[in-house]
Amino acid sequence: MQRTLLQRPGRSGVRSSSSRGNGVARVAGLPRDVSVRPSRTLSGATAPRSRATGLVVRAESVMTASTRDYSPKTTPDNTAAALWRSMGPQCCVCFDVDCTITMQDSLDLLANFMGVEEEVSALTSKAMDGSLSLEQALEERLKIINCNPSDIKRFIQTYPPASRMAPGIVDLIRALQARGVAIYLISGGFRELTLPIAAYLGIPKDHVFANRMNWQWDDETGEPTRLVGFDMSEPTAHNQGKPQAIANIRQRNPYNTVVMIGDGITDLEAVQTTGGADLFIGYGGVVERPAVAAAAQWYCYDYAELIKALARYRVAMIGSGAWASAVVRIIAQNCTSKDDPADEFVDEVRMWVYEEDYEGKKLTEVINTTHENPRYFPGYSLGANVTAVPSIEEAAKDADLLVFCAPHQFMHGICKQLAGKVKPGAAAISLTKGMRVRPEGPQLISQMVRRMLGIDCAVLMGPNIATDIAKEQLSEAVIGYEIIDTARIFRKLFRRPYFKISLLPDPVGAEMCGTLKNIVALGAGMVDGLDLGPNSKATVMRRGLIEMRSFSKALYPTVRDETFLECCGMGDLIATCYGGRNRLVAQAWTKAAVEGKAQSFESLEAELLKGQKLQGVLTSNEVQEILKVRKWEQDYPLFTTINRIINGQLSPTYITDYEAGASLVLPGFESDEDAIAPKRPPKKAVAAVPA
Ligand SMILES: NC(=O)c1ccc[n+]([C@@H]2O[C@H](COP(=O)([O-])OP(=O)(O)OC[C@H]3O[C@@H](n4cnc5c(N)ncnc54)[C@H](O)[C@@H]3O)[C@@H](O)[C@H]2O)c1
Ligand SMILES: O=P(O)(O)OC[C@H](O)CO
Repeated sequence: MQRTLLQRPGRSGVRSSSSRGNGVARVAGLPRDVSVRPSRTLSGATAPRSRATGLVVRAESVMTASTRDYSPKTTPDNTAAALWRSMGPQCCVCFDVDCTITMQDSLDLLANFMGVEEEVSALTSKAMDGSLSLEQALEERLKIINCNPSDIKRFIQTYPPASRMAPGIVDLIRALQARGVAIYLISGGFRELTLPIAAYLGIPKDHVFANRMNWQWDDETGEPTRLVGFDMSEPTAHNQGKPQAIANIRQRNPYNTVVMIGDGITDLEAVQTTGGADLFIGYGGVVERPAVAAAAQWYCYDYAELIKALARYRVAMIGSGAWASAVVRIIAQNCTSKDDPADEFVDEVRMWVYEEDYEGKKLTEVINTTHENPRYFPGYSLGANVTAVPSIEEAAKDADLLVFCAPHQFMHGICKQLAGKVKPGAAAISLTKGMRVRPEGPQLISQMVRRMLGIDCAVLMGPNIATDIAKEQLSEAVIGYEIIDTARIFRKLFRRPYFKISLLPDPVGAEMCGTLKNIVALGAGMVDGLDLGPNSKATVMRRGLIEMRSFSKALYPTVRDETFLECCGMGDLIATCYGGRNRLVAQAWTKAAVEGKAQSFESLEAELLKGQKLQGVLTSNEVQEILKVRKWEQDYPLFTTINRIINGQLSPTYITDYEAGASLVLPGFESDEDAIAPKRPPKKAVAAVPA
């Protein structure tokens, strides 16, 4: 459908600095106290000039606190505030394009550029206050403007979007987009003028609703030459166009919440129509229209107010060991305003610290005074915005994002303490590597958190030796997720230029990798303890990876093969088998054993790790329980041999002959001494694990 401009009126010629009245509430970019405040009457007032551009700003009704006969709702009611606070994925905000730019209407500015702003602005006002139909106003205004494509090009060059953004709009849109909110522009004007603004604001073309100019095309050159009308099929070409545009948006996208931000009556209609917006926020930063300001559910003059009212995530770290401290340092950096420009996170990060004495003082006090954790992570500042808290309930209270990073043997106790005490709707992530074995079957830590706390729980797994990350060495990790929105927000919390985070829709596979590699690392430590070289270690690692995959898939058939080639699989296996604590302690344990000076893992853990905890020995015993119950021991000869070695049933030398180690009939080994220098009993058949 097309509307033709029947007549081409002559241009009015001279640009004028006067207006036919109406008055202006506020010129964006000017401080409020220097807003131009002509008389409230709609006639006879002098239109002000914008200081920034020197252009005439179209006059509207003029409101000052003393002349208003209504009170704009500058503080939203609870419902509106809660709705806005919770904006996130599955929500969208539709801006009237006039509220994104300092000059109220691009068409008016174009008219000014063409020297016909007086006539055009009068028609715009009539359209905005509802006294002229939108179609008529558009048609009339286009007739008067009478531009051609090169006029539009020159206009955009003269007034690039960057030069006329409403104050704070870029920050607001960035803050919303950072929270996953979709942004739309709805304009009663034209795409030709709106698209450059959308591009500047990072809004995709298909999120722009505006009218289209129709052009006469030159048969010779194929170029558009002159404006002949506009496309009437766009919803915005008609009255009630904005609610219609919102209905279209809703039809195409299952948004839970749609918010309209505008300054005109036609914007207000968006919330007054069934199927329209859920909330209308009036914006008076450029123009204040009494009817709009009086009816808006929330009226604001400054986009900073809207940014401030968006929810910010409060983060709590549950754990305070080496990895917990390295990670809280990253989180603390990402929560400060320098690295959190969209202000998504509360600056303060609370860290639950299992309280103990450190050099005669409470560890929490030492951390809060020095901002370091000298017990588990000496030499690195955690960040002044980290608060160490000895009460776990206090640390987790009000947290929106809970990061669990405690040795796995403590996680059940931790969850018990927190059950029923975390904020409903909070999300969690587990960095703990390990599993729990119960009579009814194994339970991953993320499953425990989900079940006991009733919140979503992703996992972060990878080759992440705490001290290397503290030194900001290139590292990577995956976030295994069930709900992608949870993963996305946690990615923002963890990623640093040197710490690359990818998302993996296989949380169980990732967590199984992180858990089982600790067993293989013990085998790698044994290889080192026997002074064997990389060939032997590679053999143990390769076999380890096969058993990790096979065991994970046997327990959880949905686990993906590819996960074992990710950084949480092969990557973590390599890092741990070369640089981890499990490897280190197993190496020392093996050396002591072969030298006939056997030491327990507990004593070596205390001596070498100084309070840090080994996960591999416990995990090996937990996994072995499952292998025994399910009669899978012979299917996992490396896991079984490692477990027999650490329990003193076999000499560490069996690590190089793990098939034999698994097939041995154990009753021949009655003491640790026998185990260290075993007589080799006959082999039993070993069931092969498919490679
Ligand atoms: N350290 C690393 O390089 C690293 C890297 C990646 C993953 N991880 C995993 O992160 C998890 C946590 O390891 P970490 O390195 O942060 O800890 P850690 O081994 O360095 O420190 C042990 C922690 O346990 C706490 N603790 C001691 N007794 C406790 C009790 N009874 N209840 C609760 N807590 C107690 C201590 O206060 C200390 O914070 C483990 O599952 C580990 O496998 C560690
Ligand atoms: O030091 P480890 O052996 O506990 O391993 C640390 C990390 O899990 C390596 O990614």
